[in-house]
Amino acid sequence: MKTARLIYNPTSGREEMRRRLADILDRLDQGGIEATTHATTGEGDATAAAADAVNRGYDLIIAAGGDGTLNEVVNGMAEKPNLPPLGVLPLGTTNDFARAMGIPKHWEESCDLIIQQQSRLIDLGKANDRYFINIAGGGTLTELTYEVPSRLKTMMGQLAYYLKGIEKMASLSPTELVIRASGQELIHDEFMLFLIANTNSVGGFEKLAPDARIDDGLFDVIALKKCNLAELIRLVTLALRGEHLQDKKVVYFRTNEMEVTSPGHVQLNLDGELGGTLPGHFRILPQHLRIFAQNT
Ligand SMILES: Nc1ncnc2c1ncn2[C@@H]1O[C@H](COP(=O)(O)OP(=O)(O)OP(=O)(O)O)[C@@H](O)[C@H]1O
Repeated sequence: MKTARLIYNPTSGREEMRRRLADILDRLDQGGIEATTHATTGEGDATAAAADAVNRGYDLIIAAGGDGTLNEVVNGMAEKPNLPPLGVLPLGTTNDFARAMGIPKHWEESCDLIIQQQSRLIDLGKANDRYFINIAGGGTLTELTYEVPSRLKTMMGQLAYYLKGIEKMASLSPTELVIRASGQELIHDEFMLFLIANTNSVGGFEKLAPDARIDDGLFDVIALKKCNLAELIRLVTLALRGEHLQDKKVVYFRTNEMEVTSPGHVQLNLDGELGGTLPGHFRILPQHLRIFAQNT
């Protein structure tokens, strides 16, 4: 029998975990994994629980919830030596990371992926002193992800984000940014947002960073220059098709390290949660964490 620590957010998504917990433990048990559980109680708790689980020497850790819970678990693990592999049960409202990794949303299938023990090493991103697994970003457009209250997400799912997005469009304003990579000033301009992607699935858009690879040691950086509402709608339409990278309003490059500064106050978004403010130093940790997922 292998031992696992299952860290889950009881409020994630539509609270599926509350209903499924016994079935999940049973299925893992039948697959040779004896799991003890930790239900998170609020912000930061999953980070502490994950750090504790590594210290206690579990064979594997399982994060069940949305991208926020996964981000917290990764933050608890990242700096430890001898990391156990991480399984993901994507039970949140948005599960961008799971989608990018081909981890099924259905709990039985995602449990089976962990039971099968097929895993791959993935890059992690570091933003100042915090880690991200999927995406870092900033600018007014990215702010809607953490303005959606948890209860609204539980009730309405993904629709809550779209409603907030529409409300937000009216008040979009650009942000002055200086972006440096490899010590050189790359660009100084006004931007609607910047995204530093580790995977190709961001904010529900599956083609936002179409060429991003989770294990190539590189970020795919996408920044959208100042534009009006009509241009924004045109770009969103292009982004849905994955045809936005060549547009003159879009800056796109790859790097393993970069710095973003601004004369203004700019909040950072890490995997959809608040992650401090600019200035930001971003660095990739190549193939740092082993995840249960099929090799693609
Ligand atoms: N018991 C709890 N009550 C309220 N909030 C919690 C609790 N446990 C954890 N949280 C917080 O909920 C945040 C969001 O959770 P999570 O990402 O798992 O799912 P979600 O709300 O469905 O949304 P999303 O998948 O869009 O991020 C976490 O970052 C965490 O800080």
